[in-house]
Amino acid sequence: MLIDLIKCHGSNNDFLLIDETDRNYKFDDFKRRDLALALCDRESSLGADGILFIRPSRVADAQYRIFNSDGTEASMCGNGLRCAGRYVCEKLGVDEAVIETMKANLKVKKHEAIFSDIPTYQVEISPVTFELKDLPLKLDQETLIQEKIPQLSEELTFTALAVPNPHLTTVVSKEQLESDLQTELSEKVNNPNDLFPDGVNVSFIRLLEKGSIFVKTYERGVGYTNACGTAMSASTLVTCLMGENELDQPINVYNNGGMVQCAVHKEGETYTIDLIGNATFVYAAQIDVNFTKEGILAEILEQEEFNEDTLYSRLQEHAKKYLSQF
Ligand SMILES: N[C@H](CCC[C@H](N)C(=O)O)C(=O)O
Repeated sequence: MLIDLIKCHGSNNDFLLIDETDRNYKFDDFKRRDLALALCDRESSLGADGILFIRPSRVADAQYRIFNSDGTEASMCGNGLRCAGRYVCEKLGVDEAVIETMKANLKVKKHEAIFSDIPTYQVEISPVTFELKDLPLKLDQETLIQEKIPQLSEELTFTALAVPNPHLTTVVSKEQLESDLQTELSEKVNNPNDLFPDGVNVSFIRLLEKGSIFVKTYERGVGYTNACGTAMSASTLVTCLMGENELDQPINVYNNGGMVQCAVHKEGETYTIDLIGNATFVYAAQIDVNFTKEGILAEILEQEEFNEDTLYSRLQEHAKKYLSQF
């Protein structure tokens, strides 16, 4: 089967984007899962943190589904939505669109470059909730905001929220960030456990200076990634709740893949978060995929480089230089 795809990334959180519209790929969710497992494997195939499937929508300009590299589907992916948003806007010849996601129809729009002339998009991260049942996190309480979870750690305090995928965040010191704490904790809650039956994205946050934070995330269904858009959005909201950052201000969120901006808005009791950052297209390819009993074999038939990564690497250099002072 011939499949056309685009390799893309948001803050070097990389994806394969496959547009199913006007194609008779006839994927079902088993095939989408198997494609993610096979094509995301960096040892044996193209390699990526996940696959973004673009599909027709009756309620928006397009539908977008995200499958992690372990084959599980997530309700939301912020870095991926910027890439999907750019793809749909450019396909429709518009600067803004609405994308149907699992839990909400979200606005995406072209944004002025976040750094030099890097293609930049702004996406809406929503719905946001602190109800533990929405992660789920099995504790005998409604919410967990700046509290300990003794079963996980005696030293860290956590905030749990869903945006709408599940996030467990904690503000840490440089030493704690550089220790094994995050790996031990993340592996515990992303293997069979009594707290997070569906797993959870685990983020360690460092406060840098007013208006700037650093976030490192161990992603459910992937492991460590260079950046996690929903985690950076959730982490920014947590630092606003702590009074460390202001609402309605674009906060610089640094990560191992570069930098994005997040602005938290509150209307009544409802939070939404704007996530602004690169939507970089690396290459377009046509692959020949064979679904065999032994698994999926994929061969790249054609590949066209977009040469946008050289542009993006300037932002990554800037971010590394900025972070070296902390
Ligand atoms: N691993 C996440 C989905 C991808 C989120 C991340 N890549 C982002 O940019 O938000 C989950 O299972 O909830």
